[in-house]
Amino acid sequence: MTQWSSRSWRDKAIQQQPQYPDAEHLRAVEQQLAQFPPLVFAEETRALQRHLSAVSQGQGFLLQGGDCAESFQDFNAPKIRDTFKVILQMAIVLTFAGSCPITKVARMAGQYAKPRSSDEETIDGVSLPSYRGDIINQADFTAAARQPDPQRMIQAYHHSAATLNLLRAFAQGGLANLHKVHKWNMSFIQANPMKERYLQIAEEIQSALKFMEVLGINSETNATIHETELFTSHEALLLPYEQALTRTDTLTGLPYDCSAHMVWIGERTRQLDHAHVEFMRGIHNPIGVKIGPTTTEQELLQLINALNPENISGRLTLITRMGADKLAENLPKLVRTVKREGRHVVWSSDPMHGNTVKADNGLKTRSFDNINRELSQFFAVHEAEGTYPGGVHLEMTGEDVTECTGGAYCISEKDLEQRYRTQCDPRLNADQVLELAFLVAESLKKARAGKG
Ligand SMILES: O=C[C@H](O)[C@H](O)COP(=O)(O)O
Ligand SMILES: C=C(OP(=O)(O)O)C(=O)O
Ligand SMILES: [Mn+2]
Repeated sequence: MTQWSSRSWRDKAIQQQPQYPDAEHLRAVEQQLAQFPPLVFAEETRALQRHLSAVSQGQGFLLQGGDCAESFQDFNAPKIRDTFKVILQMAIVLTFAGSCPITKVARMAGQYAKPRSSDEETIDGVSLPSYRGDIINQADFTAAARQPDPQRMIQAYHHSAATLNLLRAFAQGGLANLHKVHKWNMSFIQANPMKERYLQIAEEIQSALKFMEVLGINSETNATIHETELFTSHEALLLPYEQALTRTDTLTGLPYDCSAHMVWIGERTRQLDHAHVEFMRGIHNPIGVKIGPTTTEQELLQLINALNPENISGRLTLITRMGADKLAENLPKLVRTVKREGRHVVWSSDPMHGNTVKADNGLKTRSFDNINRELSQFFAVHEAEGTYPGGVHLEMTGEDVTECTGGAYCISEKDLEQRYRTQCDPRLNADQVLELAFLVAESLKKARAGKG
């Protein structure tokens, strides 16, 4: 294998990159970014890796979620706060059900680059380059907006820094106080056939909090009640940006991609001998890789060997995204192979990307039932194979959007147009994702029965 450097990916074939019209401008931006302070500290990413190591051994659960694509325009405190809050609410439900720590990783503060199925979009006979995320171009359907502009990397850096700053403030400054988070958004319950079950769990959590209060464990005496730990993540797609934020850690002398705590490789860019695998193999962050329905056992083992040759526990999360109709058939052989070879991984389920369909009105959507079905099958496969279902990876928002169909309020395809705001893929709204958290909690409880 050739020597790794933060720029060795440049000698490989690469997918899903923009064609910047001005190479000089690109170089100037890369140089500028390389001088900027890192967004995260390497020691934080090592803390996340320790949590993920525990998860891979069945001692925790990973909750990863956020927008499909963050947006420069839709950049404000309430939006960040609402997604933060709903992630926390889900984490409480899962902690309680699983009696285990939940590692929270947001798709926030850097989730700006999008791989696309097609390089071009055609509307009424006019073809323009596809929108590839705000770090690359703009979503508006005009030639000027779709032109990739390297300057947007600088904007993405500043937006990420400000988002991360607010997330850190929320996590440590009191918004994460368990007693406050517990003021539930329970509106989804009213219309739900499982209302009684949900209310029972909510009440149990309430009494556990009261019990702790009586013992003197409250937010003044105990930091874990007052504060939380939230990590950030995004797809490491735009490699000039990721390279520029890759720094040598002064404590260990090792390279870390300091654009986020965790980064992952998408389904479309995980070719073994291509640039993204090359870049990711050399950074020391915990990393993820998306695993689609056509992945073979051999392909998966080669990826694991390339990305985690030393079999470090917590280093690699395999995020399966196969589709509700394909997972039961395609996942078992992969799980068996990884188990047989004794490779340490976190198995996480992304039930979103294999279940995208086009509604009659042309909008991309996903049904709550298919999302839930893929998740149930994910848990069932791991139960059958004697392996551990370690996490979920969701596209979600704290906002009241209408992008995915179904859920307690039975959002129909007709309803989608009411509040369809996503920059790219359809997200679960706050009600839908909390409802899903309760369903995942039931499966997690079963999977963890007997574990300490
Ligand atoms: O978020 C993931 C991808 O960018 C997205 O699913 C691609 O969507 P497309 O098929 O509309 O290009
Ligand atoms: C692009 C994404 O997913 P995938 O690579 O699995 O299609 C994503 O997570 O937004
Ligand atoms: Mn997506």
